[in-house]
Amino acid sequence: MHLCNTASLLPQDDIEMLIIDNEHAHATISLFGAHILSFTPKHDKVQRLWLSKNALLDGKHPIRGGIPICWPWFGAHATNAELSSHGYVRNQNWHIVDCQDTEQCTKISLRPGITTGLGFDGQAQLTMIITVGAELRIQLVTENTGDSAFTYTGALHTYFHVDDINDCELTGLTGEYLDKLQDFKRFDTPTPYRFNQETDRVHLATPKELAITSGNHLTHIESAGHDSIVVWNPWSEKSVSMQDMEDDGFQKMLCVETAVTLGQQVLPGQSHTLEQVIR
Ligand SMILES: O=P(O)(O)OC[C@H]1O[C@@H](O)[C@H](O)[C@@H](O)[C@@H]1O
Repeated sequence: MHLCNTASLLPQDDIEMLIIDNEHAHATISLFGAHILSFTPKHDKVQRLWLSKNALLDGKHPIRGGIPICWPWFGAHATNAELSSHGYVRNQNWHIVDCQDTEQCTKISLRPGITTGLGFDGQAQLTMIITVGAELRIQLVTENTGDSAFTYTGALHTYFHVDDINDCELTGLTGEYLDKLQDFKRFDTPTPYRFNQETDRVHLATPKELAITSGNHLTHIESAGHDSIVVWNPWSEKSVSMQDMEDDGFQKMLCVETAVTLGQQVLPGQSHTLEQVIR
């Protein structure tokens, strides 16, 4: 695969890292999981993503932070509790199928080796298209290459960097959410939406635009193709219990996930795109 001028491959620990450095931004993408680890636009030099200092970069375990891809299921598998959380593409190697650069951006397409596995028997081709420019565009395209329809769930499970979780606000969400910490009971979205405890919520509203205010920074998030927005912060006790998260890591991150939690059917010959844009 010939890489374009603004992309280079660099081994780090046990993973091949794709470094994108163009006129507009710097980004790092792990080929293990097609997992974006960092994105810094050059116009303000503010890192938009959070990556755990204790993230395991061993090419075996999912990476804590950045943008994990959850597919072909989100969270626990619907019928088999033994299967790994969030599916099986975040812990396999992906390969680059295309790399192009223009004056505005660098565009990379990646595919995983395996798309059919225990827990999902759909015949699918999965392509992650990452466009790095003044904004970061992530498109996860699920194509049905078989003869029968399948349904998948998934998410672009983005860990956003915040200066201080106690002093940040999420705007753009309204309506009810299902609280995963309280047996999926329904509650109204708080206004203002701020954080002072463990949070694990599935919002069934599908606003196109959200924003995180943190210190003097505003991060814009655009979503498409989703049926939910998931908001997650493990807070202190859970952070301490997680091997790949530093004890106070929760203070610097907020997951706002563009997700399909109800299920998206894809008919033979058709495709579905889950998209998130960050700026
Ligand atoms: O530890 P994992 O598998 O990466 O998942 C992290 C979190 O991901 C969120 O999307 C889920 O709603 C949480 O329930 C989960 O704890």
